Amino acid sequence: MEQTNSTAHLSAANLTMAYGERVIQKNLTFEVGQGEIFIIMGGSGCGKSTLLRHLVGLKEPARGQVFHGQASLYDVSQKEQKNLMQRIGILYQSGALFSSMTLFENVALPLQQYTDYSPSEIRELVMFKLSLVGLDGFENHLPAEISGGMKKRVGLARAIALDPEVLFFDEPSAGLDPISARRLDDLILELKASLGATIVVVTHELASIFAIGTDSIFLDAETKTMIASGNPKDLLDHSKDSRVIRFLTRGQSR
Ligand SMILES: Nc1ncnc2c1ncn2[C@@H]1O[C@H](COP(=O)(O)OP(=O)(O)OP(=O)(O)O)[C@@H](O)[C@H]1O
Repeated sequence: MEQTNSTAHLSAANLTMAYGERVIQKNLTFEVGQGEIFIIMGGSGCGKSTLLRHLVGLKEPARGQVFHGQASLYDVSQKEQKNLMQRIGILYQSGALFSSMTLFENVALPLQQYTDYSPSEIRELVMFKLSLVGLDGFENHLPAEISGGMKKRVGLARAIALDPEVLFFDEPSAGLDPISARRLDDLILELKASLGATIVVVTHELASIFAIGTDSIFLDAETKTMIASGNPKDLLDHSKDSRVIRFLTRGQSR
């Protein structure tokens, strides 16, 4: 098995992603360092969500490898892969809540599925996670009874239920008004500070990219590979690539 940098929480080595014969991105090599907020950015359709699916064990690479720590995610046994999956949390675009279950039940689900905690231990943990995302007192509500921003926060409480080492967000601010999006960014920063988790975010929201990103890769749809990486603010200040600058300045030239 190939070895990779031991301080990287997550990495990709010569990753090529395809649907059937259609290559979406090729030769992606990058590392996500511990404690980073790592942004996967690029224009519509370049393959950001597809990359996320590869990183979380949902889609096997056409070529190359994904590492969680030292383990090559698609080469280890199914049992080992399941163990690795329990160390990550995912927040999907819509929050992906079960509509017939209360917020409490939604957050309790991974704890019931993956741990042997007693009902009272689970109750204590769920109430704690709901309070971390500012939803104390809403545990008996159904998803239909709360706003879009609150749904995302419940999704977040569920994603952190098992105290993940790495948290993945797919377009977290999609569908939120600018103020709710800003609040979600603040919450992501707070959670990073309190959980010490590494965070990977797919987004093309510039405000979020600059507010929370500490590292990034930029995927280009035309060349089908990554054309830049680094702290987004540094890329804005120093990148010589007009495609990257156009994206980071919303089409304005410098
Ligand atoms: N399940 C699938 N089967 C076949 N092609 C797919 C599938 N999912 C995505 N694609 C194609 O792969 C390409 C990349 O899609 P993806 O959703 O990863 O891009 P994205 O950068 O996340 O886009 P957006 O910013 O618009 O959400 C697109 O051309 C899309 O049509």
